Amino acid sequence: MRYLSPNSKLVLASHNAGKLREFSTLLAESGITVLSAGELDLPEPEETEDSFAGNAAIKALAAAKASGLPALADDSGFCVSALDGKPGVYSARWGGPSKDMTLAMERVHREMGDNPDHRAFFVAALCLAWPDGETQTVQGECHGTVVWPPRGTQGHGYDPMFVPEGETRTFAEMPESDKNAISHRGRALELFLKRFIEK
Ligand SMILES: O=c1nc[nH]c2c1ncn2[C@H]1C[C@H](O)[C@@H](COP(=O)(O)OP(=O)(O)OP(=O)(O)O)O1
Ligand SMILES: [Mg+2]
Repeated sequence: MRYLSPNSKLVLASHNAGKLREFSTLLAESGITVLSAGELDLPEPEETEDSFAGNAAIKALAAAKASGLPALADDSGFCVSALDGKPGVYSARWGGPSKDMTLAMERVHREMGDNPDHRAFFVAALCLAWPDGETQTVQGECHGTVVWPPRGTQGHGYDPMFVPEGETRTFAEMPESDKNAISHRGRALELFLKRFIEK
């Protein structure tokens, strides 16, 4: 286990604007200087693994090796019980080549049909990779239910069709701070800060 110093630079190996927004809020108080893969012009590697942790490692390692800095990647997805966990690691790909999330949500809705099981959860695997190839991973989940039609304009991805447990609002109807307090990404990042940052 290697620790990240709180005054070090960290590359966020993601090209997803919604994720990057949430990370910058969640890391704001840590003292860590965050650079994004986009601003460093890092390429987007192909996500060829069949697990969230595997794909997070591909993205984090590619960014760490290309930049010479520690890199943090997030591989996440939406797992619907009635669809045996799909779209899962294919969540982004269900939006087609243009990552159209309206299309992706419609496909989830269509494939669920009239199945009365509306349970679903989000998963985020966060991998911290070092330029020498070492990796360490944490994972967070957030469970809840699928709703249709989609509601709300905040957030990103599948947020408008997901109500977390104990809530009546979808993720897209909440201010970002409320989502971050209970989300898969918020939970994973809490573990990340607790376990991987030098005290
Ligand atoms: O909090 C979330 N709220 C709603 N939807 C979410 C969330 N978190 C992940 N998701 C969805 C978006 C995307 O369709 C897929 C992640 O795919 P994933 O490959 O990890 O990310 P991505 O391709 O959008 O960006 P990148 O790989 O550059 O980080 O799951
Ligand atoms: Mg991706």
